[in-house]
Amino acid sequence: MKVSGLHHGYQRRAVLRGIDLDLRPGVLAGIVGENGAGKSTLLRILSGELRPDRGSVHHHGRFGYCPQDVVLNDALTVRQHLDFFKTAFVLDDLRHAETIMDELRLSQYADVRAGVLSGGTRQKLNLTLALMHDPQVLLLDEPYQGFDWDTYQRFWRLATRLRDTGRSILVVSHLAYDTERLDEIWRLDGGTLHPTRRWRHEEAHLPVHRRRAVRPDRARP
Ligand SMILES: Nc1ncnc2c1ncn2[C@@H]1O[C@H](COP(=O)(O)OP(=O)(O)OP(=O)(O)O)[C@@H](O)[C@H]1O
Repeated sequence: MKVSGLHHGYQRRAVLRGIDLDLRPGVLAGIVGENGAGKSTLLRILSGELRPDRGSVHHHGRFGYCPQDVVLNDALTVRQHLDFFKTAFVLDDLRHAETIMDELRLSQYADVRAGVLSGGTRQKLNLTLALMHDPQVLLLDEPYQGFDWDTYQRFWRLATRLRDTGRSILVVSHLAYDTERLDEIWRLDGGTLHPTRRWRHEEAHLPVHRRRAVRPDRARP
């Protein structure tokens, strides 16, 4: 995914003031920033939900977008949501969805209506729906909100597995902890992205302790 010169504002208040980003296959990247910095605005533009005032977004293949606000139909069960999205995504089967559900421990709720699921379990379903068509580019807005510790760890194992099979993953969060799990980190501040750390691309597959970080002042968005 390649993003260049993105600008966006609301009622003349500029929120994004020139975003450039190159998200390569096999990279797990993060964007952090304070509440109101413009992270969700950026993801909504990257997903095509919002048209920017200026700039361009190019990506190849399927993408998956997990929005911050869970969008579910409370009257439908987990399984009914999957069937609905299977039709929408024109999938032959639900094998990939079932693998994700197992990894997140969601399978046991297959016949439960969304309206009675806990917040964290609703988020597991939200994430499964965003990933069930095996997208090449994954845009995840605060994907672990409401997760307990075990599920949080499971989320990162899932994200790492998908990264290792060549997917591009962009995680957006206002929390900047656990940054060692990310290959690249950007801080969104003042409407632009500031590189916090970027590993040498050829070392991205190595365990974190064996990588040499590129100095932020030499990294480019
Ligand atoms: N539809 C809208 N109309 C007007 N202003 C908006 C709209 N959406 C967002 N904003 C404003 O744009 C700014 C950036 O909002 P955004 O939701 O992108 O930030 P964020 O970094 O995702 O915040 P958070 O961490 O709280 O989710 C905020 O000041 C917000 O009030």
